[in-house]
Amino acid sequence: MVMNIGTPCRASATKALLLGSGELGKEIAISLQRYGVEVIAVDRYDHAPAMQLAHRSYVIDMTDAAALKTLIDEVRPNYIIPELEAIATDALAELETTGQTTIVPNARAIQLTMNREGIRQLAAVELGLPTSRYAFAESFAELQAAVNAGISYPCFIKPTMSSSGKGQSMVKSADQLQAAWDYAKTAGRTDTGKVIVEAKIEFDFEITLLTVRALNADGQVETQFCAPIGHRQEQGDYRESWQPQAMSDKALARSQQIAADITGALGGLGLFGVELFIKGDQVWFSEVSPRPHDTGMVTLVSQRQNEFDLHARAILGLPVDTKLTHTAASAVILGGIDSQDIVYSGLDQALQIPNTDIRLFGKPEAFVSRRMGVALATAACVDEARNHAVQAAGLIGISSAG
Ligand SMILES: Nc1ncnc2c1ncn2[C@@H]1O[C@H](COP(=O)(O)OP(=O)(O)OP(=O)(O)O)[C@@H](O)[C@H]1O
Ligand SMILES: NCC(=O)N[C@@H]1O[C@H](COP(=O)([O-])[O-])[C@@H](O)[C@H]1O
Ligand SMILES: [Mg+2]
Repeated sequence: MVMNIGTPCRASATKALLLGSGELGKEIAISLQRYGVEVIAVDRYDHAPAMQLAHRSYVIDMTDAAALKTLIDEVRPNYIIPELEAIATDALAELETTGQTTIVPNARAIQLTMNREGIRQLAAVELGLPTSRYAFAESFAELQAAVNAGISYPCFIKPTMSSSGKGQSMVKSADQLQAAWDYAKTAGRTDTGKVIVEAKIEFDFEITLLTVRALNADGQVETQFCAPIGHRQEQGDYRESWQPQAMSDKALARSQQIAADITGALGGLGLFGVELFIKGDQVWFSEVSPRPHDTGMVTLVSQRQNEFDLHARAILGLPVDTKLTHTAASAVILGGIDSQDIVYSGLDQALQIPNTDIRLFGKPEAFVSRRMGVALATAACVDEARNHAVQAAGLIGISSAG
C-alpha cells in the first residue's frame, strides 16, 4: 500500500549553526531538532558527537576568522550557537552588526566570556561582584611580580582562553610557578599571550547556578533559576555533580542576585551556567558560561526541561520551566586510555543499578583524561544519587579494540 504522507520531509527553514559539537552540543542539537530547527554542526574534528545527529556538519578551525566567515556566508544561519571556548569571536561581532543572524546570546557576551580577562573586567570591576584576588600576566616575570605583590600562595594559574581545566594548575609555592606558567602557555585551548593568576578561595562547596533569560507571556525578558547544582572538580575538570545542593537561604539569595547581575549585564536570551564558590553565607563569583554547562548534564534526569531544552526554548522565544522533578547526580566516564578504536563494556552491570542511565557521547577518539560519557542517577537523596552515579560510571570499561 502506498500512503500519501504529504510533503516529503524537509528540514525547517530555521537554521542553527553550532560552533562546537561536543557532548553539550549534541544535547543542544537534540533539543533544537525537537522544535523543528535544522542543525548544522561544526567542530575542529570529524565525527564529533553533535555531528552524529546534525542535518549537516563541517570541520574547520573555528579560531580562524576567515574560515568562520566563509562558512557562515555559505550556511546563512538564523542562529549561531557557540558551544566551546575556542572561537574567533571578532568575526561574530562583525556579523552581528549586519542583523542577518542572532548570535546566542549575543556577540558581546560571547566575546566577554570567551576570555577570562573580559569577564573579570565586567564582573569584578564594572559590577563590583566579589571574586578571588586576581591579576593577568604576559610574561613569567609579570606573573612572579603579581604573586609577590599580593596574590600569594596557594593560587591558580590558568590560560585566559580555555575550559575544562586545560592548562590550569594550582601552585602552592614559588618553586612550582615556572611549571605552571609553561603549562598555561602550552596546554590551553588557545594561547592569547596572557595568563590569569587567582588567589585560592577556601570554599565549603561550589555550585553552578543555571540561569535562564527567556521571554514571558507578555514578551518581556524574565530571569529564572534552576535549583543549585553542587559539583566536585579534579584538576579543573568536573567529576561529579548533583542537584539540589543544600545551602543557606542567604547564600542562595546572594547567588541568585550575582547570577541575575552578571547575566543581566551580558544580556540576550538563553541559558547561562554561573559558577560560584560558597562559604557559609558568603558567595564569590568564579566564571559564567553563556550556554549549557557540563555540570548541568545532571538536569538530563533531574528536571522536566533539562538545561539543553531550556537553552533551545529561550533562544526560540518559547516558554520555560526550571522546576526540579528529581534529586539526581551525574558522574563522568573518562577515557582512561589513548585510543582511536574504542570498545565499551560494563553497560549491562551499570544499568542494573536502579534509576540509572548511561550516556556515551560517541567521541571518535579516547584520551586518558577525555570525558567520554556520563552516568546519571535519580534517588531519594543526594548521597544515594551520587553513590549510584559514581558506581555506574565505574562499571563502564573503555578499551582498545586493536
Ligand atoms: N580561585 C579559585 N579558588 C578555588 N578554587 C578554584 C579557583 N579557580 C579554580 N578553582 C577550581 O578549579 C575548577 C575549575 O576552574 P575554572 O572553572 O576556572 O576552569 P575552567 O577551565 O573554566 O573549567 P570549566 O570550563 O569546566 O568551567 C573550579 O571549579 C574550582 O574547583
Ligand atoms: N567545560 C566545558 C565543556 O565541558 N565543554 C564540552 O566539552 C566539549 C569538548 O570536549 P573535548 O575536549 O573532549 O573535545 C565541548 O565541545 C563541550 O561540549
Ligand atoms: Mg569553570
